[in-house]
Amino acid sequence: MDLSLWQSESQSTRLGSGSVWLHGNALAEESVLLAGIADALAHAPLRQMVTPGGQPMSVLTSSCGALGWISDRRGYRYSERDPHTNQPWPPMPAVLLQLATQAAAQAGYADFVPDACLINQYQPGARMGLHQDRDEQDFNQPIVSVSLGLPAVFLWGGARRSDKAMRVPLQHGDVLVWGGEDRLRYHGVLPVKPGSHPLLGNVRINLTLRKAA
Ligand SMILES: O=C(O)CCC(=O)C(=O)O
Ligand SMILES: [Fe+2]
Repeated sequence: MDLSLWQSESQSTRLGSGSVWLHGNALAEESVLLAGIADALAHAPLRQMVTPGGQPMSVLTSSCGALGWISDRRGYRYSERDPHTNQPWPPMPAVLLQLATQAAAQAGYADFVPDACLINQYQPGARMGLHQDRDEQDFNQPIVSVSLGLPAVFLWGGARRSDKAMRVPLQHGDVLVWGGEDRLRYHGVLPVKPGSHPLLGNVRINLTLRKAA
């Protein structure tokens, strides 16, 4: 049986004991979602952050919600304010909060209430190296990740950076949820290929929802 066909016809694919790939989960709300994100970005514009080592990240980044993830020479952390505007981050769009809590519940995490949404924008060529998400206080809380726009290959690794990574071809509207035993698995994104998406043009946007505090 053709695996890609099977994947697109099924509604979800289990990636690990605590992780699920929900196919097209964000499609039903795509226009409200994109409008909400555009509104957030109008208040907290995308910017290029640098790693603590001083390397510019290839993605452009912003946040919405009570806490925003930031990176600079001082390190990675969450902040109540956007360092560019010194204002609180814009609120998380209601539709996004609802999508994330429903996706988490579908994956078996019934009580997930995110307080942070990282917005990453990938131009063609932008990528994200293998890393763990470990700036949050409670690793019992899962992560919900929404993919929009251009497709991308998500690398789903293991507990060690050197573990072989599975390649997950994420499409517009797909949602990944990972938690439990999979919460600290290494993951990343291969360089995004050039293309044109009917709603977003030549970019991929990823929304990563977390309970940071
Ligand atoms: O863009 C993605 O799919 C993953 C983003 C990510 O892992 C992160 O921002 O920590
Ligand atoms: Fe991550």
